[in-house]
Formats: sequence, C-alpha cells, structure tokens
Amino acid sequence: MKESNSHLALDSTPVAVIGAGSWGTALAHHLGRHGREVRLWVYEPELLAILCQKRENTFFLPGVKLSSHLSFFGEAAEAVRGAPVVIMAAPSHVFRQVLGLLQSAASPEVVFVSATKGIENETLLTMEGVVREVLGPERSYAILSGPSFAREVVQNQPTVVTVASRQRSVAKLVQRLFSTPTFRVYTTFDVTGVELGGALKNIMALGAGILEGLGLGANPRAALITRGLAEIARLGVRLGANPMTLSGLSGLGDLVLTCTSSQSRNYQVGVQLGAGKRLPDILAEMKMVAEGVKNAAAAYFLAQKLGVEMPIVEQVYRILYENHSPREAVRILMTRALKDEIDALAESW
Ligand SMILES: NC(=O)c1ccc[n+]([C@@H]2O[C@H](COP(=O)([O-])OP(=O)(O)OC[C@H]3O[C@@H](n4cnc5c(N)ncnc54)[C@H](O)[C@@H]3O)[C@@H](O)[C@H]2O)c1
Ligand SMILES: O=P(O)(O)OC[C@H](O)CO
Repeated sequence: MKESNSHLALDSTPVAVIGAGSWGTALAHHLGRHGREVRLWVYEPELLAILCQKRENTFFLPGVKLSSHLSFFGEAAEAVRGAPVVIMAAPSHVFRQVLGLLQSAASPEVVFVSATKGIENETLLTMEGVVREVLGPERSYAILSGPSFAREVVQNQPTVVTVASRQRSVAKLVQRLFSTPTFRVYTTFDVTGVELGGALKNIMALGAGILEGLGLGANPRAALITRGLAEIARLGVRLGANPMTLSGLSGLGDLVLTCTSSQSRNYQVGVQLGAGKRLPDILAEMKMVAEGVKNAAAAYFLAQKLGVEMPIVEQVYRILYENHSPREAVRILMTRALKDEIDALAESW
C-alpha cells in the first residue's frame, strides 16, 4: 500500500467512535478526557437516550461518568461526517453491516481504525478484509489491539497495546492520537499478525475458562497458553504474519491476559461451559459479546480450508457447536500422537 498520506496530522476536528459497547465507550472516554472531541455512535436508541441524559453507559460500562468531550449520535453517517479518524468498535459479526451505514458519509481521506477483534464467519476475513471489500482497497486502515480490558482503561490502569497499519504514517498518527502516560501504543506494519492474534486469543480464552470450569489446575492452563500460541502462530504464519508479532502484545500479551483473568468475557463463557452449562443458556444471559464463540467456527473452518493443524481450536469448536463433552476434549488433546517439542514448534515458527 502506498504512503499517500505522509502529511497526516491531527487538528482539533472531532473523531468518531462507532459502537458504544464497553470498548468503544472506554476508547471514546480515554480520548475525551485527554481533551479530544469525540462523536460516539450508539446502536441502541434506549442507550442513546440514557447517554444523552446521564452521560453514563448503563448497558455496557456502568458506573463511569463520561467525559464532557463526548457527544452521542444515533445516526452513524452523522457521527462520521467530517471526521478525520473513524474508530470502529462494533463486534465482528455486525462490522460489515455497520460500515455500510456510514460508507457514503465518510470522506475518502478518512483513517479507519478497527478496535474489533474477530474473523467474519461468512467470508473468513479479518476486519481489514471487510473494510477493503466494503470501502475499497485504497482506504487508510489501522488495527488497534493488545491486552486491554475496557474497565481498566477507564480506571487509568497502565495499558500497553499495538497499532498496525500498512502505511507507517497512519500507524504513527493513531499512535499519537491514543498515547498518554497511562496508555502506551507501539506501532508495526504487521496488520495480519495483529488481527489474527487478537481474534484467535479469544478462542484460547474460552479453552482456559473451560479448564477452570472443569476444576483443573494451573498446569493445563499454562500448557494451553503455550500450545495455543503455537497454533495461533501456525495459522498466522500461513497467512503471512510475522511470528514475532504473535509473541508480542497483540498475540502473547492478549492471550495471557484473557486466559488468566475472570474479567475476560470469553474466559467467563468457558468457565460456564466447563461447569456443564449449555451454550444457548449462557448466551441468553449475556448482553455483551464473547467474540470467541463465533470466531471459533471461523477459525476452525479457516484452518480446515488451509490445511493447518489447530487441535485446541478444533476441540473448542466441537464443544461449542457439536455438544462435545469438555472432559472428553481434554482427553483427546492429552492423548494425541507424541511429538518432539522443538520439531512441533518449528512447524509454526
Ligand atoms: N470490552 C473490552 O474490554 C474489549 C477490549 C478490546 C477489544 N474489544 C473488542 O471490541 C469489540 C466490541 O466489543 P465490546 O466489548 O465493546 O462490546 P460489548 O459486548 O461491550 O457490547 C456489545 C456491542 O455490540 C453492539 N451491537 C449489538 N448488536 C448490534 C447490531 N445489530 N448492530 C450494531 N451494533 C450492535 C452493541 O451496540 C454494543 O456496542 C469486540 O471485537 C471486542 O473483542 C473489547
Ligand atoms: O472480555 P474479552 O474476553 O472479550 O477480552 C477483552 C479484550 O479483548 C482484552 O484485551
């Protein structure tokens, strides 16, 4: 992709955040409290009314008085009109549909930043692919990802993430936009690696939760993180990612975060599955998204299509969609053909 916008600079024009879930709200608040005007698009009309009245996202991030620099919009096209940067924070299964709502209003020069971690089920594309299909191949695009729970970001806990763009000037612009003394942003060119690391760790977090729900200990969790990373790298490298990216913040960093913290929604879903609860019952009680649930199917089919071995993803998929027993899944993983560890790792790295 050509460096067409090396002139990129940030003025005081408001930026848009599309999606007022916990992450979109946290990112908007983060920018707002550092003085940037932010237009936040809200999908639910009831939530829009509450935000306008109380400046609190009672649906997805309750208990936070949002920055006075935020304004709230029910029309996505209105929120993005004139904005130099559009931050997409809609879940991956509606990302394409939401892009369609704002397509005609976004200027051709706008920088799209995805804060979404996922793979589209129907096309097996990450969000970069979806943006290019919907808006055209020449759009400036970046992905912001890494270990970052929304709640901790609003609490100003030190958070370190990565922004990837195929255009260095775009990555630098997004780095400048978000960086503060408590929110540190690294840059990279490796969009594929950053997007796959973020999407695939959600499936591993489901797996770690399942182990916890089964009452298994710390040993299997450490094994799952390590072998999970090997699987992520195997698929990532096959799709052109730099393996070093997968051991960075957006890969290993986010994998460790979500496989070891009950703050992770994916981990929480896994715990309930491991404890014997049925997936439809778990999802019926959740307002928030656990991207790994849909992404397990996308990753499983992507791996099948490419002939990449992903045994943990396969077992998580079978538990979610084929009603397999979590305990049996552990048995299958533990009794696979015995291997040399270095040979097995060398396949992926
Ligand atoms: N929450 C976090 O801590 C966090 C951190 C980093 C990245 N992310 C990623 O951010 C993305 C958004 O997740 P979230 O955690 O903000 O969501 P959330 O679970 O907090 O909220 C659900 C979101 O989905 C939206 N939504 C539901 N149905 C919709 C529809 N039909 N059309 C448009 N929007 C619809 C809701 O409006 C809301 O914004 C995900 O890809 C997630 O992996 C989340
Ligand atoms: O709550 P989760 O599992 O969706 O994880 C949220 C973020 O991706 C953590 O970086």
